[in-house]
Amino acid sequence: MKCYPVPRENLVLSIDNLKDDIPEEYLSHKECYENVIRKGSVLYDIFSELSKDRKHKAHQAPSNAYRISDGIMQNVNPFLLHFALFVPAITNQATPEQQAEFLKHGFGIIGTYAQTELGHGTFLRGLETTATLDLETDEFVLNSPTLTSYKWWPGGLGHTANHCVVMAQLYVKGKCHGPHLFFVQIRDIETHEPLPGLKLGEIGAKMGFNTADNGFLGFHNFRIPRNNMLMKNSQVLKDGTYVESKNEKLTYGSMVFVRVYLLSDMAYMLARAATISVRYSAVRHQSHIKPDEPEVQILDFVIQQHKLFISIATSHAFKICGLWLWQTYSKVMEDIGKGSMDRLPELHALSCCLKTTSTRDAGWLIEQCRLACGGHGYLMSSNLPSLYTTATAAITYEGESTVLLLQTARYLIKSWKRAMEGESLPATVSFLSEYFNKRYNKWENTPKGIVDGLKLVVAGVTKMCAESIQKHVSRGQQYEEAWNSSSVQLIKASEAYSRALLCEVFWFEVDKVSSTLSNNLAVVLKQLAELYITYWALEKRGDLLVYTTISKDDLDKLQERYEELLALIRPNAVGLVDSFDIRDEILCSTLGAYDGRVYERMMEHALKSPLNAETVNQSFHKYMKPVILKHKI
Ligand SMILES: CCCCCCCCCC/C=C\CCCC(=O)SCCNC(=O)CCNC(=O)[C@H](O)C(C)(C)COP(=O)(O)OP(=O)(O)OC[C@H]1O[C@@H](n2cnc3c(N)ncnc32)[C@H](O)[C@@H]1OP(=O)(O)O
Ligand SMILES: Cc1cc2nc3c(=O)[nH]c(=O)nc-3n(C[C@H](O)[C@H](O)[C@H](O)COP(=O)(O)OP(=O)(O)OC[C@H]3O[C@@H](n4cnc5c(N)ncnc54)[C@H](O)[C@@H]3O)c2cc1C
Repeated sequence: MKCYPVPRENLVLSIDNLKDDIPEEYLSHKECYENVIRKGSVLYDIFSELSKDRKHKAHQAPSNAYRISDGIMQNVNPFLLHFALFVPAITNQATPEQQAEFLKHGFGIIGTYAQTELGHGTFLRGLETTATLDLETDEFVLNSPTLTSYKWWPGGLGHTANHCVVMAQLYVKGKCHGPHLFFVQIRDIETHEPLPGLKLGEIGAKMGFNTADNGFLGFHNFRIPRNNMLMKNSQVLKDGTYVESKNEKLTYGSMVFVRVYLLSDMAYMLARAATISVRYSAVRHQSHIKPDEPEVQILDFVIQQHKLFISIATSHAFKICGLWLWQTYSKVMEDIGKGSMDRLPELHALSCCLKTTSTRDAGWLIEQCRLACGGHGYLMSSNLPSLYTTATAAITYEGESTVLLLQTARYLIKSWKRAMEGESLPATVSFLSEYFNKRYNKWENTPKGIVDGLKLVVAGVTKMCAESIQKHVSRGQQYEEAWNSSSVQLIKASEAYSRALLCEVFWFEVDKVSSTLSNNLAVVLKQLAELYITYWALEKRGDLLVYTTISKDDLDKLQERYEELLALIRPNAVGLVDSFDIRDEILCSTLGAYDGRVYERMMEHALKSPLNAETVNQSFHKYMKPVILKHKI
């Protein structure tokens, strides 16, 4: 058995079998998949060794091993769901005995997480796949009663995975107990053929993520042992007794894990886009600033700095907030292990809004980085289009953004009501009590003043939502209808909450560690944090004018400070993206390579196009020539 020491980038990147002779964009849909399986199998082997070394635990802080594959695959790794959801679901939701049983083959099995169906992705209580207990045979019988009940979207499900964790409605003695998770083998380990009673396949080409092998799965009287229900939180005993969970939402726990992870993931996606676009903007000379001087680096245009420096700052914001959220997640998981669920609603609310904001921001900021590179940003060889389609998928998967923001809004409204009743609130929402009791300060043009102002916006909008719901109820609507009628404002409250959290955590975490850093590093990090906070104060000036005592003069001074910060960061911009330390082989970009040989790399890449293998393509003689000659005057 090959034995890999803990992979270093050099080791992994030196493996010939991981290099592409032909750029992926020139392969067919099928060749693309086969190519990533080739590379993914090498990495799977390495990561399997790595995971054994690290005694893989469910709650593993974001690791860099995953980043290496991110670069080498260039597209999505079809084995990703095995590590991202399949193994964490088992270690998070199965008993220790079940974990030993289900994972006894170690990395000899490849899994995915099959929850979404053709007809339902968001509303999990509406999932149609059924798991019905057969008392006589001590088995569950899985069925897909309708076309819309087919599992649809799970990554790796089409042709890669041989096992999955399936979410299905649990039926015992005719009673439905809601969605539960089940460990299911779907393919023969040796032959990889689908097991009898299953219909399996891939769902077809997508906007991106085209190597993720997202698939469909239908069950027809498919039997699994009763013990294959993940029974850490709820159980079905041999006699059919159902033992319910202390909190039915623990079944949704695997999604919280990935939502928390995604903040760090988006930090990394943005770091790549910022590296590419800032380095390119330092190489690209275009137009003049002073008419009598040579063409300038486009990075000297202040508007170019405005487009790009927010991405550098945001990547750091997501990295720092991602670690803060990870610590919160780990603490809550520890509490749950000790039987306390108190902070689960707070963790759910935080993970929902921060996952949404980080994925949405990564999307539009990567697009802004692409547009800032002009036409060359539109080339696949820049890698910006792929970064965009990969990042924006996350706005939808792992919880569609609107739906998750409404979950956070639910928590804000509940917290507001508790504040009105004089209850003490968790630190992450205690500002609601301050606001309710009119304990807040006049506007200050400082980072702390801005953070306090953004919190006032959250409190003001939340109060407005609560009053809107109350108004609709008093006019005769049911609460749920009144909620729906107020949902535009509820989304605004969650968005504002998420922004205030990001600004607060970023600023205070940087402030907290700055004394431990070299003066230069502390200065630059604080400039990035202040740039981030000031950028969003200016973006949200309307809300600040409504809910705080900020003046027009304050806003003018903030605009001036923002432009000062752009000028201060400009000399360090290239150094800042270099400090993301993303190697060319992982950056995969003709525009962002460390040596700055943009034009030579663009030409080298263009010549790899199969169309350039000959000077005249056969279609000329086959199709064009007859038409041209026919119409030649
Ligand atoms: C090596 C590691 C690598 C890691 C790599 C990271 C990157 C990975 C990339 C992977 C790529 C793709 C993977 C994509 C995978 C998927 O997409 S899996 C499918 C994702 N699907 C969803 O997220 C579904 C979203 N829908 C839901 O979660 C629920 O339907 C919803 C919460 C919207 C509603 O659930 P209901 O049961 O209807 O609940 P409500 O009636 O609304 O009540 C809400 C109350 O329940 C509490 N709640 C809800 N969810 C949770 C939760 N997850 N945890 C805890 N509590 C929860 C909520 O607080 C409310 O409580 P209250 O009643 O107010 O007290
Ligand atoms: C690239 C990719 C990979 C994926 N991988 C997996 C995977 O590995 N495993 C898996 O199980 N799933 C996976 N999914 C599926 C994903 O989790 C779902 O697409 C997602 O949960 C959204 O559900 P949906 O597609 O049914 O959209 P819907 O929920 O139907 O949303 C459609 C629209 O309806 C709105 N809407 C829905 N409910 C409400 C509401 N209550 N209030 C207001 N508006 C509402 C939404 O905001 C949205 O605008 C993946 C999806 C993608 C794109």
